Amino acid sequence: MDGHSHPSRRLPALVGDWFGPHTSAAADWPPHTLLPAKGATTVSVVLPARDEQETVGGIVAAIRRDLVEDVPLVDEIIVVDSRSTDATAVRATEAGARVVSQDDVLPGLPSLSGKGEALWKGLAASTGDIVVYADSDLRNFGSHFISGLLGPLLTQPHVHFVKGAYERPLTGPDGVAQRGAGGRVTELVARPMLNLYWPELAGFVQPLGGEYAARREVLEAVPFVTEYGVEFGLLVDLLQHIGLDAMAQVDLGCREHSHQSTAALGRMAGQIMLTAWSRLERQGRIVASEPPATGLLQFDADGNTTLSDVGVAERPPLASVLGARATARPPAMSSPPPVPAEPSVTSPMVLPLAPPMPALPAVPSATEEVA
Ligand SMILES: O=c1ccn([C@@H]2O[C@H](COP(=O)(O)OP(=O)(O)O[C@H]3O[C@H](CO)[C@@H](O)[C@H](O)[C@H]3O)[C@@H](O)[C@H]2O)c(=O)[nH]1
Ligand SMILES: O=C(O)[C@H](O)COP(=O)(O)O
Repeated sequence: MDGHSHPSRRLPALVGDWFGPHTSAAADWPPHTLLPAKGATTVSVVLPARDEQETVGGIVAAIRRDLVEDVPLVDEIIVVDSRSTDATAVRATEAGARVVSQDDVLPGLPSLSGKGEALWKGLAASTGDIVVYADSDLRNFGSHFISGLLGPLLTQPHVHFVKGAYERPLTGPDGVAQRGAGGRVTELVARPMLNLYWPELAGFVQPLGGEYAARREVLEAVPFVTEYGVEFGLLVDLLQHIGLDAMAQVDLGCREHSHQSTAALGRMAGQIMLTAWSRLERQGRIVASEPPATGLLQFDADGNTTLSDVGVAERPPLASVLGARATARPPAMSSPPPVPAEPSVTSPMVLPLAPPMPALPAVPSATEEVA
């Protein structure tokens, strides 16, 4: 990503004031310089993975080599196997990750699906004071993706959440990369919605990016939307929970990943729109007589139609589920979130977005022929 330090004149004042002091680059945080700041702080890397056998092993191996063996910044690497049907779990294990199956974590809970669920289960399965998330489909992964995100968290106590920023090419079937053309849902849905309704967040270069890190207490204090609503929901909820000054971003360079089809991105866009709608309603900014419909009817080039459910569900703050565990852990922040005295194993684990939406664990690829 070029020019990240000079856009303030083009940004609204509130974003301009935030952008410069809260935006750095991975090169500013060489791993060995972070070791003294790490001290006794423990770091977990959590990689959600659904059918990522081509890439997950290489990503785990790079983290192990650079950030466990060479410079010990990372204490555990967890791959959350999100119902893969390929050799994802084998490749990740061979490369040195601890692999947990999404459905085996907190097995007493009703099963939900999608990326948000994998991240929430990864949070529950991990132990680090800081949790770093990264996608498992990155094609140009380097360990600077992880160490860069750790920089502000390890060195700046007021920072509680760090998001990756990058340039995103769109690589066609011919292998030709079109610079800056990637991130289609980001540009067509997420960025306009954030600018319209949460303009404080407009300075995040890649609001939907899957690479971000936060202090455990912060992640355990907010809900996780399932499916692909999770990143949008986290940004909006964290803005409310910790404030913009506690949020930062780090330029990680260029990010290449596997592209989904336009139809799949349409379903992702629907999930993100429903997530935004739920937050607007929850914040009292819209009042609706009925919730939005969650069906998405799509047409292919031959006129075939598919009807998908793009409804999203939500996990409650993990701290409210694992109160005993949260209180047992030494706090890394001055004011940990309040937790109930007893594990709330009988409380509702699937919170419908408000106002009530069907808590449907929709799988984007599961489509129903209607014609
Ligand atoms: O049910 C799922 C779906 C995806 N993933 C994993 O999540 C990561 C990202 O999923 P992907 O399908 O590659 O998402 P993108 O098309 O790249 O979507 C972008 O936008 C999404 C919505 O904000 C984010 O969740 C992604 O991180 C971001 O890269 C990958 O490691 C997947 O294997 C799961 O673990 N479970
Ligand atoms: O983040 C996004 O906007 C989606 O993942 C789509 O990304 P792509 O256009 O690079 O495939």
